[in-house]
Amino acid sequence: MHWQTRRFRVDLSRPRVMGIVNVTPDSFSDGGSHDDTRTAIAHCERLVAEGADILDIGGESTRPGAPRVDADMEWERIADVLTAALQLGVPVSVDTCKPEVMRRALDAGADIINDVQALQKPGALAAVAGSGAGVCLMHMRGEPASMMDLAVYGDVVAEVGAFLAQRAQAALDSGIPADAIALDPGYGFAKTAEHNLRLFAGQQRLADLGYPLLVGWSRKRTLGEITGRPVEQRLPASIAAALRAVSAGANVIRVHDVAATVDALKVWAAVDAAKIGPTE
Ligand SMILES: Nc1nc2ncc(COP(=O)(O)OP(=O)(O)O)nc2c(=O)[nH]1
Repeated sequence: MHWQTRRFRVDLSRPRVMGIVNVTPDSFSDGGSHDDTRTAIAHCERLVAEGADILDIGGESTRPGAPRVDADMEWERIADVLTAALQLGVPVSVDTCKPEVMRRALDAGADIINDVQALQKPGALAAVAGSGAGVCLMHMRGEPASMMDLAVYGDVVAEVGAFLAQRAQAALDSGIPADAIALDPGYGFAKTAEHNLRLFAGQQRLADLGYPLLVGWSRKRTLGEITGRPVEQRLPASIAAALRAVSAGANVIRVHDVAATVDALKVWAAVDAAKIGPTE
């Protein structure tokens, strides 16, 4: 399996690590850590040096209750960071749900559009179609400010799966090639901890839809509810979730802590490589 992005065909025969670069003052776990251009570019360089296969640059927090940021402000935050990141030799994704930011990012050369709203906004599909970019279509409901009010499901795995299948079809219908599409369950978006864990338990059914699966558990609230740890102490839980996600069909793991995740996946891969036959 592979993920076709604008400049790179990402080989998914092994799990890939997507490093998060939040150029925001208010992201739930690293807001303000690198929210000016210079420190954000340095963060991109550090994540690539740590082994990130992909960078994901975002200019607007999507945490529950996050205030909206207008397109000009969002673009102003990430524009120069994107330009610099595109020189680092890895695919660069822009995390946005606004078509006008998508268009600017694609004009600037972005390899991937990562849309937590799965290209639902008017003009989003048209902005990406024909660009040659990869897309990540994630499940959520409503807007970050309201999404937790919409966390009501009869069968969360079936409902998320049906949504993702429908959004993939909409992307195909707009001319986006099948191998450019990745899907994402959207852990932590319009879902309670119980929904997140039930969805995680059924994640393989989402992988069985036949598209690359991108997963983001890194430092998220449900991990804190399970462990009792504050956001700055959730690395062990994030690593555990990353490995469990890989065991349930995830192809790309979206993380803040790249070096630690790369090491964990190296151990995972070493055991896989040691398999010399079905009976061993
Ligand atoms: N595809 C995808 N994109 C995402 N973007 C943001 C966040 C939230 O994490 P973070 O970017 O660290 O926080 P914030 O949205 O507050 O900047 N999670 C996902 C995710 O799980 N999947």
